[in-house]
Amino acid sequence: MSESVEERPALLTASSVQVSLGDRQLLAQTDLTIGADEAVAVLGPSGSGKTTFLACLAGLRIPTSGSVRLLDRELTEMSSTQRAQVRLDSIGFVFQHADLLPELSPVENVMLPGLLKGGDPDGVRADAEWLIADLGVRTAADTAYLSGGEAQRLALARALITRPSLLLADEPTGALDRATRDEVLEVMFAKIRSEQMAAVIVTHDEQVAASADRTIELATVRSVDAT
Ligand SMILES: Nc1ncnc2c1ncn2[C@@H]1O[C@H](COP(=O)(O)OP(=O)(O)OP(=O)(O)O)[C@@H](O)[C@H]1O
Repeated sequence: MSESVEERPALLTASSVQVSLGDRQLLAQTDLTIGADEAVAVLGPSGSGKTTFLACLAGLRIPTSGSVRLLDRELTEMSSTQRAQVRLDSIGFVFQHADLLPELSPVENVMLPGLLKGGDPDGVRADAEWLIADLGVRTAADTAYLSGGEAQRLALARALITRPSLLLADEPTGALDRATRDEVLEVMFAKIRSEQMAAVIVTHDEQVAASADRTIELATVRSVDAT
């Protein structure tokens, strides 16, 4: 059993985050504090701002008001270049659709963030091959021919190659059938736990939410313990 958030430094603290869109206020001063090995699911009705919240946590979007601290650094006060560096150093992303580059082979897709981070190409390739095998992807020669589940596992490998402290996932199983969803969920949470990463996972899926340590619901902004 891991110790509680209160007993250890937070990896990520979002405080009173709000985004104004004309006369609409998204996120209603949302708060979220997560520890270094905690997985939190973000639920909420369509349009409640889940993707927008994730973008704020990643420094892709600066909230109209509120604060986002990652590894004790305030993202809202950084330049876009500094925020891009924080993302490369510390954050891995998984989206609803794997968004792989079909021009690149599966291994090259996974290598990309590692190379951008300045890794030695031979070392990055070996690590990419290891991650791909570890996540159970049977590497097809052509990225375009991967199944939905394989593509999503590959996207997870791509997110993990930089060994991020924080994994951000937006509907990572939203495009998969139930059986494939269960397989992807299993490898994703196994990795989150074995790598002792923090994760924030936007989802509509109660099964995904139940796999997380905790759930927050936007709109009502209340904390609900997953069972
Ligand atoms: N840059 C923007 N300009 C105008 N409206 C925006 C912008 N970004 C987001 N929105 C609006 O903010 C609202 C919240 O969008 P968001 O994608 O964050 O919701 P969501 O909860 O993730 O929705 P879903 O579950 O359908 O994916 C939507 O009404 C969207 O159209």
